[in-house]
Amino acid sequence: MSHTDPAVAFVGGGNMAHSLIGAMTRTGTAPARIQVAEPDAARRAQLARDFGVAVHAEAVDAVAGADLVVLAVKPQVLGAVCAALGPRIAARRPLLVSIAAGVRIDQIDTWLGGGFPIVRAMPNTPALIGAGATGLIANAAATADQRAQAEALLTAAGRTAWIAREDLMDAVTALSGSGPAYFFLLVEALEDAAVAHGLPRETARALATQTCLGAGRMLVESGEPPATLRERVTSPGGTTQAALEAFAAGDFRRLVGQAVEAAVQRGRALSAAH
Ligand SMILES: NC(=O)C1=CN([C@@H]2O[C@H](COP(=O)(O)OP(=O)(O)OC[C@H]3O[C@@H](n4cnc5c(N)ncnc54)[C@H](OP(=O)(O)O)[C@@H]3O)[C@@H](O)[C@H]2O)C=CC1
Ligand SMILES: O=C(O)[C@@H]1CCC=N1
Repeated sequence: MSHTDPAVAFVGGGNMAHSLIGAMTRTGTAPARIQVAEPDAARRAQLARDFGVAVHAEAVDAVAGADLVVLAVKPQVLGAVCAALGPRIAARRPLLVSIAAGVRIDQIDTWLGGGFPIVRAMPNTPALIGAGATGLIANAAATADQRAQAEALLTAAGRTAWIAREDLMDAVTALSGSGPAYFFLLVEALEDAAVAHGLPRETARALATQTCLGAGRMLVESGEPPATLRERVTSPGGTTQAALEAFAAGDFRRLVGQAVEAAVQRGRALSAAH
């Protein structure tokens, strides 16, 4: 990003805001272009220390002069936050970028008072190291320039993909939003299994972690389908085949499908709760 970057305000300075601000400053956004509102004094101090951004206790103080406001609070408090914010930004109508899971654009617009340009984004925690994956969708009030601003902000944190319909955001949330936790769980389980077979925990964790990195990099860098990469590891009658048969006997794909379905349903329930 350049010095013509939009002035960005974050409302909520928790985990995801920390990740996104880290990505922005690493990729060249001047800290002076970023304001953050966060009620917790210790978190405010950490954001100021880590990134040199201006911090505020109140959202209204952070959004004054902002071109783009990132809504990075929990879904449960977003209604109250928007209702308080709407009248303060109604004259200028900056772009709102919400990263809240399960909250629809029309709900946010209603809470704000109506007629706001809004982009809904679903990032994930690897945004912290620039390896995030984010799904995006905009409403009709967002201009092409504003869509590009939202995309640039999230691209600083990794890959982005626009989706065609908002109801697909529940699938994005269940796939890439929650997805890092699925891979962490698999690494935990692999580590425990290897320890049960006698490997020291430190060695098991190091090998499981590096295997996860290696598999991930091969997926990204080879451009080959995951099935092809899997088949190349699987010698006929060998160890991998034996392991994959055990996964199949436990109906691993069905279990993964059920997990994603549960996350999709939870996203829908969160929307319905507002
Ligand atoms: N974690 C993840 O992997 C992902 C999360 N998300 C979404 O991102 C959003 C933020 O999640 P996450 O960062 O994990 O949550 P956090 O709880 O870490 O961050 C939210 C922050 O907002 C603060 N806050 C509460 N009320 C206000 C207010 N009125 N004004 C300003 N700040 C306020 C909270 O303070 P306090 O705790 O004191 O209330 C907290 O520090 C959620 O909506 C979530 O659905 C999206 C993608 C991935
Ligand atoms: O678990 C959650 O609800 C949030 C959204 C995606 C990742 N974390």
